[in-house]
Amino acid sequence: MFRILVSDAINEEGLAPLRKSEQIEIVQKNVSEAENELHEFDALLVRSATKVTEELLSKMPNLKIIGRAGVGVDNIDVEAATKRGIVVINAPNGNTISAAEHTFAMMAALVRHIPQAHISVKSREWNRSAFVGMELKGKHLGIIGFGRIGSEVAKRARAFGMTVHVYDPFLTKERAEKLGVSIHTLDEVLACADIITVHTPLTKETKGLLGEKNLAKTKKGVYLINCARGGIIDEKALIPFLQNGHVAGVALDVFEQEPPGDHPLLSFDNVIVTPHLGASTVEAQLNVATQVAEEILQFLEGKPVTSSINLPALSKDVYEKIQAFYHLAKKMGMIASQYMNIPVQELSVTYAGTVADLETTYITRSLLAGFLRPRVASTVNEVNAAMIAKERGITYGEKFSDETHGYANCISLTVHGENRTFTIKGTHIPNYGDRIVHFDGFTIDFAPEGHLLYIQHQDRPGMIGKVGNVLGEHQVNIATMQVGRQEAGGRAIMLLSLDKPIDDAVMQKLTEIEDIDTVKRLEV
Ligand SMILES: NC(=O)C1=CN([C@@H]2O[C@H](COP(=O)(O)OP(=O)(O)OC[C@H]3O[C@@H](n4cnc5c(N)ncnc54)[C@H](O)[C@@H]3O)[C@@H](O)[C@H]2O)C=CC1
Ligand SMILES: O=C(O)CCC(=O)C(=O)O
Repeated sequence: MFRILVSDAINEEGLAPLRKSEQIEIVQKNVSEAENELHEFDALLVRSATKVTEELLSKMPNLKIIGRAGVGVDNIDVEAATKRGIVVINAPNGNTISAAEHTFAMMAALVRHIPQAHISVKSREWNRSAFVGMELKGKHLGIIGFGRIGSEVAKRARAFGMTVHVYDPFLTKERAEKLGVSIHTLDEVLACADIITVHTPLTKETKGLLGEKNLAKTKKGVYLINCARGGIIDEKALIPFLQNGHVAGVALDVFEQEPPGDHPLLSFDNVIVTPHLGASTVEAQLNVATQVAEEILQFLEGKPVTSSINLPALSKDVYEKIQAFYHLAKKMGMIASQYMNIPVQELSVTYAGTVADLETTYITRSLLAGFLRPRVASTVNEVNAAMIAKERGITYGEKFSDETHGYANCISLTVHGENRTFTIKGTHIPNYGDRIVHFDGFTIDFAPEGHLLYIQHQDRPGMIGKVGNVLGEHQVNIATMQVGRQEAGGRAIMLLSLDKPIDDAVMQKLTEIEDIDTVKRLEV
């Protein structure tokens, strides 16, 4: 008999798959009401209200699976759950349509001033001339982030007669063509769009993406929408653009702080807002509850789950054999993804030496998860990496070879982009650690750890000193440095590991050094 604690308001119809099983008892109580029986539960089913903290997990020693009836798992300490071997699952597609429809509702409300007109009529006014709007037909819609929700918004925009312009650095030409949209640079989208809507995850790259500099590149009279995550549009930077009329109006479903309290943006008549309602429909809530209930049932019956967002349940024995390569492969994937920050169609992994005899499927999935991690909104791991790669049109394959380059084992990854191919090779040396031994045509030897800095330059005397000076002037300590070159006086590279990440100003200074061609930050 399995006991499931349902601690938030989950759609009752969605629980049907679990109720049908005679092996399952459902208890509907919040965590404090269930305080004395927490240790008995095998599964926990939540929405966003229950905070699944390390402390709560420590009181649930029998817990095997946590189901989030929704997409975002911000309320779950996934790392703590993973450490405890608890599988965390969610419902990645269940609210896509609702979020896309909400975005569209916000767009229509924004350009036709519906919330403002509603308040006016309710105040017993009849002021038709104050609310003259704009048609959507014939307008240019800029979509930043073209994943599940962005692509659904595009379909609806086309039905309204809008022209859609997409910016998504990870979108391949093939997928864009399939979805009937054209890919543009961010600057092109900013310059041509009458309305801009953002649908990216909140990452280091997208935080403040629409900040002062990029807002200044938008058309005068532009409308902006954020139904993704607070902070993608910089709230503070937006204020002067609303004050001087450059931005005609803004629709926000999400905020940097939720609830936003007495935020200055709320005083603008042309800023319309909803309290994070993107997924709040009967259908989305039924979808996400059903999806998660079915997955929990599968899991408790000992079958594999398809939407787990943390580690797969590997046997201890297999895990012990593969874990060193599992971590090396993940780091190689992360480095390759950041280095090749362009659309990619194919990853090809080759195993040689001792690693070739192990369960390479798990290692490849780990590499794939590392590769996708800098590119997708939801948490990606070995369980869901293959599914996400397929969704993004990225294929991957494994090969085996005898070529170990003199090491006991060697993993080689070749990434095929639109006009470019990149190869990285790594090895794991017991009692020494992971080493990258080949990088984009160069033989090299560095540990894939922490804040890495890649510099490609011409092989000239004094280059190391010049780089060292810039970093020193900015109080950045170099932990290790490796250099490689193809021939004296030719193309050369440096790979440095730094004690702290460097900011854009330091990157700019490094780029300005004569004979330096490329500078890239690589975080592992
Ligand atoms: N308001 C609400 O209630 C809801 C909000 N969301 C949020 O909506 C957002 C999008 O969700 P999905 O479409 O499901 O995610 P997704 O992972 O399917 O799509 C995200 C897209 O953003 C792109 N991207 C990543 N970094 C980028 C960058 N620097 N510049 C431009 N594009 C970039 C990715 O390539 C990907 O195509 C997420 O932030 C999610 O949390 C999701 C559901 C409901
Ligand atoms: O569950 C909700 O209502 C929030 C949905 C959301 O923002 C997400 O899934 O990322």
